[in-house]
Amino acid sequence: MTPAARIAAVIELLGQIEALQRPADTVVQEYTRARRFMGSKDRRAVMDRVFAALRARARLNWWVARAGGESRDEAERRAETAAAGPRHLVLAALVLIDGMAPEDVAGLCDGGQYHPGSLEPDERALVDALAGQPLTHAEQPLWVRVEVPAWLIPSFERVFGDHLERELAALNQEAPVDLRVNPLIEPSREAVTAALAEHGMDAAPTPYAPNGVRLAGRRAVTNSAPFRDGQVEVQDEASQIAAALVGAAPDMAVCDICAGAGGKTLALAGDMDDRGRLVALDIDAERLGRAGPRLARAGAHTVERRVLADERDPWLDANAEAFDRVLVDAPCSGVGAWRRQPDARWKLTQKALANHTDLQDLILDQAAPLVRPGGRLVYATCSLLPEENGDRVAAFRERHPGFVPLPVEHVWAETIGGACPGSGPDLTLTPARTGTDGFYIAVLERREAA
Ligand SMILES: C[S@@+](CC[C@H](N)C(=O)[O-])C[C@H]1O[C@@H](n2cnc3c(N)ncnc32)[C@H](O)[C@@H]1O
Repeated sequence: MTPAARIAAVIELLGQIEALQRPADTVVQEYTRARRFMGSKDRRAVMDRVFAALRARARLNWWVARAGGESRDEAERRAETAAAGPRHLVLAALVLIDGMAPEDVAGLCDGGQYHPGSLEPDERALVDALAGQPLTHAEQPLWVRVEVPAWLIPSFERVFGDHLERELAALNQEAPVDLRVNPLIEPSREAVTAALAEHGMDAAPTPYAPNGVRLAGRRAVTNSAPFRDGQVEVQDEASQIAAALVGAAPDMAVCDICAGAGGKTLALAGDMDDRGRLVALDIDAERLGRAGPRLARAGAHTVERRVLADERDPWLDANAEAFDRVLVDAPCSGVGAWRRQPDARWKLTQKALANHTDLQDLILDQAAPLVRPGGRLVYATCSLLPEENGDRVAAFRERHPGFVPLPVEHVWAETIGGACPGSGPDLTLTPARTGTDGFYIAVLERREAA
């Protein structure tokens, strides 16, 4: 593909992502798969440009509105509604992100076959007006500069305080690929690192998670022998830490109540050496079904999988106080994963957040009776919003005073060992603090029978 044809593809894709309201990576994958003429370099170049524009969406929109002569307030309103349209967005990105001169942008947009159409007079005026401007500008309101919806700023201020800009900048960077070495197949992280190197993948141990390795660059791990043989799973270090803090051990009874496709169940099975009782629950049969082949590949043969009918499923009563550990990896807004899905930030609504918090309360109430006295309930989300994290734990404790949060540094010392990147009743992992996805974990001990 010529550089201009790649730009035309980026414009088409940004239009589809906006119109389809589906995750950007899925839209890009389907688009490139349907166009066999796109080589791997074309795919990578187009993907990089699409994601760069999505990461700068509010600022690009603000500039397009400003260059069109709109007032500061109008520019601010436009920045949130993405009124610019994909072509304007890409023209602005070529100037503000790539630093291209207006003549070069006009040269790319020459109306040739498969190229973007020639610049209209208003488009030429836009690129002329933006030339030499910085992407981030002091007159942009905070939420535009940090690329999050304005209504979320108070929540982020609560959790990040003075570090808000630094934290949100890190949450808008590209994420690395982390793998979890599966001790059920190959207990040595070094041996797996060597096997990955044989397949052209450079990996180094993750700073915190005991079984984690981080790849240098992005690679299609799932096509490699170490993945096919079950030696590794793709899992961000934050998720690995959350699973490790459960403290699952051989011969315990452990329940993963929101098991989904089994990401954390696999880690728990590894910590339990596939011995004891490990139950993976979910209300979504299709998702839990996807855990089956993954568990088989990982050599985790003893996991019981069970689809819950609803929060009153009789299985829950029948298993009251049956578990040493219950993990609630709750459904949430996914704010902590915004590095990987930059478009998701503009799709979250206040109503969706309220639905998440209601469901989180419900699942915690469903999970609490399963914990035996002296056992632990571990609450985790891949969110950074206090409404889904500390607020949920505080509300839970009012309803269930028999559950007491354990100091996270003690739990860390007991499970992972080494220096804990936090202290107190809960742990918040962030891209800026720990170089991981955003994650929240609280470990509560049940002191008495309900
Ligand atoms: C964050 S995802 C779990 C991810 C999974 N633990 C992993 O590590 O891959 C949350 C899951 O909770 C499930 N869920 C939603 N409501 C539930 C409920 N009432 N009881 C159990 N699971 C529920 C969803 O279907 C979803 O799979």
